[in-house]
Amino acid sequence: MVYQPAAGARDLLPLDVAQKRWIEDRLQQVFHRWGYHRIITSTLERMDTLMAGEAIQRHKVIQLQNGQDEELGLRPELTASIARTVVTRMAEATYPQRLYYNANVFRRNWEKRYNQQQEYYQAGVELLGADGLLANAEVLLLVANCLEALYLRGWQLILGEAGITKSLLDAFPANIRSEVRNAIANLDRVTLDTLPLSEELHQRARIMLDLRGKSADVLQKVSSLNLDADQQAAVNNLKSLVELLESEGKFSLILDLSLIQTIDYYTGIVFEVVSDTEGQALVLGRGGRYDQLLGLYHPQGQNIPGIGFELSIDDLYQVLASSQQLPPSIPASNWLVVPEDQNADAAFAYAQKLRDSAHLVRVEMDLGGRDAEAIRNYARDRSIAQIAWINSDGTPTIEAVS
Ligand SMILES: N[C@@H](Cc1c[nH]c[nH+]1)C(=O)O
Repeated sequence: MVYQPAAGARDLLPLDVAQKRWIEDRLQQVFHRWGYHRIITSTLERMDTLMAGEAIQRHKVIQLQNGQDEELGLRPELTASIARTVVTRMAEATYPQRLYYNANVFRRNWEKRYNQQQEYYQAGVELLGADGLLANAEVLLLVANCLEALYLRGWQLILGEAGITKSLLDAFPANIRSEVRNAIANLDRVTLDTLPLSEELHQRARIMLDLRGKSADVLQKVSSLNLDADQQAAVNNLKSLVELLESEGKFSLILDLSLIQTIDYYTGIVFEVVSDTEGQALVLGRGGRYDQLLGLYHPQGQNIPGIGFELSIDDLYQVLASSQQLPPSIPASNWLVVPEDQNADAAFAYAQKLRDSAHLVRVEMDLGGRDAEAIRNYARDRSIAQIAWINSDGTPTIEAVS
């Protein structure tokens, strides 16, 4: 019998882990420099937590049978779990809270292959208890800093506003709104043209489809849609954010008011980081503002604003793998300690002395059963720089491996 991993599950071997760690360490350093603290939530959650009201569809979640009346699932993302934790377990917390995570998530993937389960890795942040221009700008500048720390070039930020998009959709009759929404989300002009809408609404739908491109053009087009006061205020906020970001000069920015995320808890800006290397667009991360999510979990229903993003470690890996930034091999040991004449205790003691002598030193023991030539070959093979032969009197003879 051959044991296989479950469909869609992957094993990461030491080199995969070293490369993944390289990405994660760099991201973590950036999160720390911006004052974010790590949070670890449970991989398992109750289904009602995971679904965040109706924001995440049940069929996307891998559910578990636990035989009791609690319905459990594997987290498909972390924002809902963090929202639950903060309002229930950190009731005394003061705001803003700056939290980050680095974790695996599980999604049932219906698109690629029928009912295939998948495990992914995400790193991300949530900035809680702050709304307004500066909080939005912080999170987007943090995204840019993360990508900079990974030496990633050729990416674009697609920026939308869920609140504006939603209120523009409100003009469509309720029975057909979700079809309009889907057609716009998928840039599907053909379907849009066949929907039973008045000429005026057809016109509106077409304009909505075109609300994507250079920020100045999009902001001008959206203003032609007869906005009410709230919509106009949201557009003005978006304009201030775009101006601030563009003055920082870190962004290739595309404004897209037809951007609709599959997760439906967003209430304000939404965004995607897209890499356009080799003509293939890959979404490396996504996020947005959710000002009504924490209220779902809060014991008194109090709303606390939030904004965050996730970066997909798997997709970053895919883009970085071709750019020679990732470590090409697992780190070699610095020392091989060889006990001569069965002098194991002196050898273990010497090896420990070496380990304690420097911060990042790797020391391995030779476990016996091969002659000096085989030991040297092994060291060469594994790129180990030095061998310490421990003599019978406990003294070492150091040999540089050539
Ligand atoms: N949790 C979202 C990303 C996000 C973080 N914060 C806000 N949005 C996702 O996995 O798509």
